[in-house]
Amino acid sequence: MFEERARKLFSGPVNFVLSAPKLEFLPEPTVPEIAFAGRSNVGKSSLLNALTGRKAIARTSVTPGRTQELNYFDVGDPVQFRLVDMPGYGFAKAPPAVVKKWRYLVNDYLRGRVVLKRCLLLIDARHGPKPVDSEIMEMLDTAGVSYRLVLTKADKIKASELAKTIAMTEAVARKHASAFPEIAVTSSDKGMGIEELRGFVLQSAEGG
Ligand SMILES: Nc1nc2c(ncn2[C@@H]2O[C@H](COP(=O)(O)OP(=O)(O)OP(=O)(O)O)[C@@H](O)[C@H]2O)c(=O)[nH]1
Ligand SMILES: [Mg+2]
Repeated sequence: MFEERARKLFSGPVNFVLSAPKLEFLPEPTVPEIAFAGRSNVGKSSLLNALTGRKAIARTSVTPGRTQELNYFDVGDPVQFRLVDMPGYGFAKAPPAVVKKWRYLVNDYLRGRVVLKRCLLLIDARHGPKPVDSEIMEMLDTAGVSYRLVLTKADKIKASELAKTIAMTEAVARKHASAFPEIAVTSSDKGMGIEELRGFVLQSAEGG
């Protein structure tokens, strides 16, 4: 039920709203928000593009750490919900000042945003959850924001390796209070898992 409505919504109007480097620039909290978090280069912006069926609504890049703001996208006309592309974390060359800025921005956003319904936490299927992912999982648990782990770039590994990473990632999810036990597996390049995730995003926006 959600998948079909989601497909229609995502293929309709999707508009970039703004880039917020600070919380005071966030749009009025008028509609539900679904945020995309994860390490730099994990494929957040690419997943946003795949979900909306557009090539470049969110800027992607081969350089990790390109997205340093909260980027807002409106879905639907009238707007049904907003997607938020969060700045990535954990890239090797990040200066301490950038890490500090990330922590403040993300922590304040997660704790204070009443319209934030759910977070998708992206994890590279080739690597599985890493220690740097624990910090944000703990931030989400503490903030009481429910989240789902999403494996990305599933096209890049063999099915046998993927099965191992799925099992490992599910084990991590079970240890976290606010994480969904069931994880999602996607490839933005091949369109894998996209349909299902669209439905999940809509369901999350509607409080399900
Ligand atoms: N093969 C493959 N490559 C992907 C996939 N998703 C993303 N990529 C590539 O991974 C790189 C990073 O993708 P982005 O979407 O920019 O990653 P990001 O998480 O938004 O990165 P930051 O904004 O720096 O945090 C790009 O070169 C993408 O083309 C996928 O599903 N399959
Ligand atoms: Mg990005």
